[in-house]
Amino acid sequence: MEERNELYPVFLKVHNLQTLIVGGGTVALEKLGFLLKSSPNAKVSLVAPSFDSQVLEIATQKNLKLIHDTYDQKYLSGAHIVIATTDDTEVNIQIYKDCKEKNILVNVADNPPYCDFYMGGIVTKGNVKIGISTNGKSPTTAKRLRQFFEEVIPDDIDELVKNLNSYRKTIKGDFGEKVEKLNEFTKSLVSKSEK
Ligand SMILES: C[C@@]1(CC(=O)O)c2cc3[nH]c(cc4nc(cc5[nH]c(cc(n2)[C@H]1CCC(=O)O)[C@@](C)(CC(=O)O)[C@@H]5CCC(=O)O)C(CC(=O)O)=C4CCC(=O)O)c(CCC(=O)O)c3CC(=O)O
Ligand SMILES: NC(=O)C1=CN([C@@H]2O[C@H](COP(=O)(O)OP(=O)(O)OC[C@H]3O[C@@H](n4cnc5c(N)ncnc54)[C@H](O)[C@@H]3O)[C@@H](O)[C@H]2O)C=CC1
Repeated sequence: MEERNELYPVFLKVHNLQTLIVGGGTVALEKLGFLLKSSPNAKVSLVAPSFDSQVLEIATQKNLKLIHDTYDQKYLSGAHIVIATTDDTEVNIQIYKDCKEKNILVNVADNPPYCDFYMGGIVTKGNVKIGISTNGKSPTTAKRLRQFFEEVIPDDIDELVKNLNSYRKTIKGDFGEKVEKLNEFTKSLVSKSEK
């Protein structure tokens, strides 16, 4: 049977959730960078005995909470999402187990079997956001697809979204009629004349 990605994408309001990153090195910097690029108001705290200077810079700029200590289970308190990035495999696995016990969603960076979710490639154009996953099979492909969609999705896509949002408010009739009108109005977006 052909393989198929069965992950379910959700768009988390990370500005309302608490994210904890364990570790403060290169991988922490990368994950923190992608998170804040997509979600500049994400609430993030970090725990590590030492932090990369660029992590410190971002943390200061964004007023993130930094805990200068080695990982301890007590630091999971209040976290909804945890990203483990230490260079100690045993510690990362312990974090995974502790999170499982507490029903906290956990991602051990770059270690697919120890991830409840993957970080994906992300394209943002105004209100439009596209998440990309290769099912953990090829992060490089996710990155290239991200670059591809950044090129091909027009920058003014947000105008369409805003216009349709306004138009949507002016349409009269029941739900079915609204859906029909919105579909009629947007059908030229898809080249083949389906629906
Ligand atoms: C499973 C996953 C788990 C997770 O971390 O969430 C994971 C796993 C691994 N990454 C590895 C390496 C690299 N990761 C990247 C880049 C990205 N990786 C991301 C996500 C994910 N990476 C999740 C799957 C996403 C999916 O489903 O497709 C992106 C999309 C988002 C993000 O990081 O937030 C971000 C691009 C963002 C962008 O640019 O848009 C590059 C490319 C580069 O840097 O140029 C390399 C080096 C090249 C290479 O190795 O491919 C390795 C090997 C480590 C080793 O060698 O030991 C593993 C482990 C393994 O595959 O087993
Ligand atoms: N750097 C890379 O591009 C890649 C790294 N990896 C792997 O990812 C892991 C992390 O890599 P890097 O971020 O580059 O390492 P790093 O050495 O830059 O950072 C490790 C961080 O973990 C912290 N740390 C260590 N023990 C800890 C503990 N008990 N509690 C809390 N924090 C602790 C350190 O203080 C440091 O901030 C390594 O296992 C590495 O092999 C995998 C793929 C690529």
